[in-house]
Amino acid sequence: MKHEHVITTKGLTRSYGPETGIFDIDLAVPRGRVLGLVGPNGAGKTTLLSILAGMRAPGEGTVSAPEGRVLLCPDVPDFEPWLTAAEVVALSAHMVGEKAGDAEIARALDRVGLAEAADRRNGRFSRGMRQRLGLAAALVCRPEVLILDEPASGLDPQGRVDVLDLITSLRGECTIIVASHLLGDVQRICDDVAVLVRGRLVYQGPVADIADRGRPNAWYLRTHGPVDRLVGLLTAEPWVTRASRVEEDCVHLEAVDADSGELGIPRLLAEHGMPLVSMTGFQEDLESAFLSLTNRTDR
Ligand SMILES: Nc1ncnc2c1ncn2[C@@H]1O[C@H](COP(=O)(O)OP(=O)(O)OP(=O)(O)O)[C@@H](O)[C@H]1O
Repeated sequence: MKHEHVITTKGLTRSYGPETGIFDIDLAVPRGRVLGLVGPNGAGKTTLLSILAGMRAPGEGTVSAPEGRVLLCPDVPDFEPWLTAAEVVALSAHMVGEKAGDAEIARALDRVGLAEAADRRNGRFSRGMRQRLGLAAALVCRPEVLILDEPASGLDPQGRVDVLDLITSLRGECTIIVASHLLGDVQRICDDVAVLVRGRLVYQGPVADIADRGRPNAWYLRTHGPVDRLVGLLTAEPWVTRASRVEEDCVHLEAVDADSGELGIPRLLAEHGMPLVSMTGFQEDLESAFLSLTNRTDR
């Protein structure tokens, strides 16, 4: 499916040293979707995001982004401690020239679950509350693109789930870019993913596609049937590259690709009346796909 792009960069480079910074980034951010930006520490995520938000100047290359409509929310926003939650949100709207009355402010705080804390000073808020207050302060500005840098960092599991659910609820309202090194989170809430490794963009596309690259083409099969016979049958198949018995009731098998194995294994077993007890593959998640991309670049 073709998407309209709200932000594009061409040859974007900001170098702090020979291998430090970001280099030759051609990024296209689809409008109205949630893009995850992932990469190891020091990969250049913050550098890239702050350039997209207009907070840091690009070195070389071009950035096309809606002027004044891209907002960056840091991982733990820092507000003057004596301001109440409602005052933080009002000030935020004021700073970008948005008119926000009491009703808008209350709505923004309600969205992030802070309605009850509207009149409390934020200095005593927990980390999770401050992160949610940062989101309310961003939402009231009605950004076209909302950039969240590690929005769930340092939160306990329930806090993380709450923030991720909140981000999911914003889908369709604005375009969202989420920087994270927690791939499970990205897999859960993002439509697309961009992977940065040592300042270079090594992948961008739908999350489903990157996970697909990590689909296994090797499995452990467990069956109730005679294992040696199964190894013989598998070895005779043109799509099987290797099959061997590894335990009493277990076969290790490699196929030319994921599809061949996923379709071929159940079919072969069914043809020969052998029950399939389990089929466990490798590389079943985004983490594995990401690691394989990272390793490929290292090589
Ligand atoms: N102003 C600067 N001057 C010099 N080097 C910098 C500057 N800003 C960032 N760097 C370096 O550029 C590289 C990329 O940093 P950046 O903070 O963008 O990475 P990151 O992917 O956000 O990392 P992390 O996940 O650890 O936050 C790092 O090696 C960092 O030390």
